[in-house]
Amino acid sequence: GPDKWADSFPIANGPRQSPIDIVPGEASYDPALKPLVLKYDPSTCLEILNNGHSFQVTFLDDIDSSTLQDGPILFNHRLKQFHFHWGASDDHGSEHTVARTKYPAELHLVHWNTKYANFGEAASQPDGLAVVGVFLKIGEKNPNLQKLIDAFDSIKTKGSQCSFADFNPETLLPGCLDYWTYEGSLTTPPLLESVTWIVCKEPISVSSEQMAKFRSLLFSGEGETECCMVDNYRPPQPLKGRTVRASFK
Ligand SMILES: NS(=O)(=O)c1ccc(C(=O)NCc2ccccc2F)cc1
Ligand SMILES: [Zn+2]
Repeated sequence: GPDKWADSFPIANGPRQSPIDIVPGEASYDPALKPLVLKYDPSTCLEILNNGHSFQVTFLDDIDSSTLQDGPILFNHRLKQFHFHWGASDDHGSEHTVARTKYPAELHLVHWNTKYANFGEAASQPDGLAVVGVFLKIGEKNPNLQKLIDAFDSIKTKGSQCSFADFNPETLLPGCLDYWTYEGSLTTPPLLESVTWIVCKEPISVSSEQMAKFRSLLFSGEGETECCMVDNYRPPQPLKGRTVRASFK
């Protein structure tokens, strides 16, 4: 787990690790920050898979069809995949926290800077990646999340995947795209310090029953002792003097 990662990945104790606790009162409003421009093409959605850490929806990223621009970033970024982190119960599960408040889950939309050749190259550069984080809050059943949940029977075990077409990740974004932004890292090994984090202030809804379905996925592979996929989040890391900027007053 996270407490052991520094043994193999010393960067785990680096200067720009993620996630962090976002303290709204200490974030500085930056009027120069632009609105996020997200343009996603549902036809570039390829598959949904259980990678043993989370479930992930992967996109075709060989052309500029699903992109993130503006916001705090200077270059065009392409969507590679999105995935989630969640807890064993509704009172925890997010990676970022807001004034120490934990949400039951957090969505990550992972994009790479097209000034680099591909995701792998970009992941090793300080300005290589941009991840949009969206909190999930218990409330109304979310019909857009339900489309993902309906595929879970096909991806129950580690390493399973199935084709998944015509899903528009835009349907998972909150109505208001106000955000906090800071320089950070991947939250799982190799913990590379290459991520511009863009965390939306407004959560999207998920029902408690839907969260229970997330917890029916397995960390374990087919034929292995069943191990429920829960608590796949890294706790907040030291800020180490970083500034968190807000796109809103
Ligand atoms: N939770 S998150 O911060 O959004 C996050 C996003 C992507 C990855 C990833 O792609 N790992 C594999 C990987 C890393 C580096 C190079 C190639 C890779 F496939 C890990 C964590
Ligand atoms: Zn993530």
